[in-house]
Amino acid sequence: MSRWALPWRGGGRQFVRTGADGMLDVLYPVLVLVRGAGRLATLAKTRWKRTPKERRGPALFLVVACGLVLWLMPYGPLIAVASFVAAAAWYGRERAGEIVEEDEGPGEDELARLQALYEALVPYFAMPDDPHAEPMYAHDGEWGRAFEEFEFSPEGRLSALRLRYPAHFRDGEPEERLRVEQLLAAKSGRGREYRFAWDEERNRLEMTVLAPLLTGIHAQRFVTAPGETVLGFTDGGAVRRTVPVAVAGMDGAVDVPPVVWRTGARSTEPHLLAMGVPGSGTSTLLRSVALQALRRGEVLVVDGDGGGEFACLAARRGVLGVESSLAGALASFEWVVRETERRLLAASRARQVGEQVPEDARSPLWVLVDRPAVLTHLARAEGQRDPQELLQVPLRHGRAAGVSVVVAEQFEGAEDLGQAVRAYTRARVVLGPVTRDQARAVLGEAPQSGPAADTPPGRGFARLGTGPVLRLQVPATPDPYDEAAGEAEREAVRALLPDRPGLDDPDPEAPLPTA
Ligand SMILES: Nc1ncnc2c1ncn2[C@@H]1O[C@H](COP(=O)(O)OP(=O)(O)OP(=O)(O)O)[C@@H](O)[C@H]1O
Repeated sequence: MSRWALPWRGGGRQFVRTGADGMLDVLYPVLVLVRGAGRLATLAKTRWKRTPKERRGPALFLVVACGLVLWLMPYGPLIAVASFVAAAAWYGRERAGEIVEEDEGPGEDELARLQALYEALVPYFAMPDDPHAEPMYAHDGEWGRAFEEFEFSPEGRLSALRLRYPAHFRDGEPEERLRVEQLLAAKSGRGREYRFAWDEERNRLEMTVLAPLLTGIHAQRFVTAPGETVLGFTDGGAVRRTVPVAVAGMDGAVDVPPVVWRTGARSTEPHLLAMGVPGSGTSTLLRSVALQALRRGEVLVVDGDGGGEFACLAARRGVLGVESSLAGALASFEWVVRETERRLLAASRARQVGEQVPEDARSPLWVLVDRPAVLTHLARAEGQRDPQELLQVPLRHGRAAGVSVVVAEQFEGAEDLGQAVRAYTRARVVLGPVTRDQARAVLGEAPQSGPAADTPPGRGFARLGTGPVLRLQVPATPDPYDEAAGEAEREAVRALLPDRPGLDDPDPEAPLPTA
């Protein structure tokens, strides 16, 4: 029996399955339409929920008016039905899961978050004795009156928001803006970086959560043209270019958007000033610039801090000196002044006789100065000449002579920065957890994003001339003698260091390497 029963039962199941499949095939268009109609209904419900109460009346009136016009039009009802079927078919199609998720609307928890955020904004945007019957921001108001668009991350945190604000809000005043931005950032979740875009013409504020910048990029040979230096890496849409780089923990080269600083005769910002808080990575930035500069030019380092962070560069090919004493800094800068003048003279003579400027008068010369304020302070105490005075010549005339000056200083030494340094360093970098005011003081414009929490070393902003303020992550370029730094990063720096003539020369007795 059982031997017969099984084939019969199997055959029956097969028959039922085939029948059901056939039915499903026939009913498939209907199912799609039903599913689509359901999704359209959800969409309409969500839109309705999001529409502020005061706009619901006009919206309803518009819908009814359109319906009436369609009804009165020749073939109007037919067109309406056809459009509805087409829309239902489109929304009900397969793979529309994402659309459904997107349109499902906010859940209870998300609605509560939006309402809490709205209420927190009321003291900032509400006007006492507002004459409107239903003010945009009021203690008994709903978030739908002010929030136009929003997005939540899969973890349920707000990741984008566009809100309206009343015309009386003083959006032209940075302090007022900052208060609102700080509140939004705090309420939307700390530990993330936000970008705020104020549309003063339309009274709209857009907040977006920024993806963290890559921190795993270490020193390496970046793909750049002569005269280009990679200061670090920024957000995708902020610059038009990408460069392939090796990133720790990722296979193969990754294309990332760089902040490229151009120096040379045609550069409008031939000198750079980097400011930061202690430990923010300004010395690391100088080391990164030095390693790139040594590919095509010569470098002179003056380390006012005297911490020995540039010792790895001493006696390397292309390094003219690494000075950390006041006497050494003065002697070096005096040489730089003479060298700048020599180059200018050589270039001018060559041009007068219609010849090309000789190579030794235009090859890039980099003067990297870490913490000049310390040297200035020392010079004042010892009654000596301020070394920063000597920097005036390369800063003023360096562009035509192929001399670039890079200065790194901490905020506490800002007051001691010379006038020429302030005036001629048009490429600016600010690193570390700085306030918007500090960033604006350095960059000339406050960054659109902020306030950053848990700023990693080497993170900050860059601005080249009058260009936009860009977020910046400097590549990890540790001192190879710093045992606290990662071995891989130190090794990457070691690999880029030029040889030490006389010290690293191959042993003449050693056998020649085979091909
Ligand atoms: N871009 C970066 N990526 C990874 N680590 C960094 C980066 N920049 C700096 N660091 C690390 O942070 C620490 C401080 O860096 P650095 O010495 O450059 O800071 P600083 O601003 O010059 O401060 P200070 O003058 O007080 O030393 C070092 O351990 C360094 O390796």
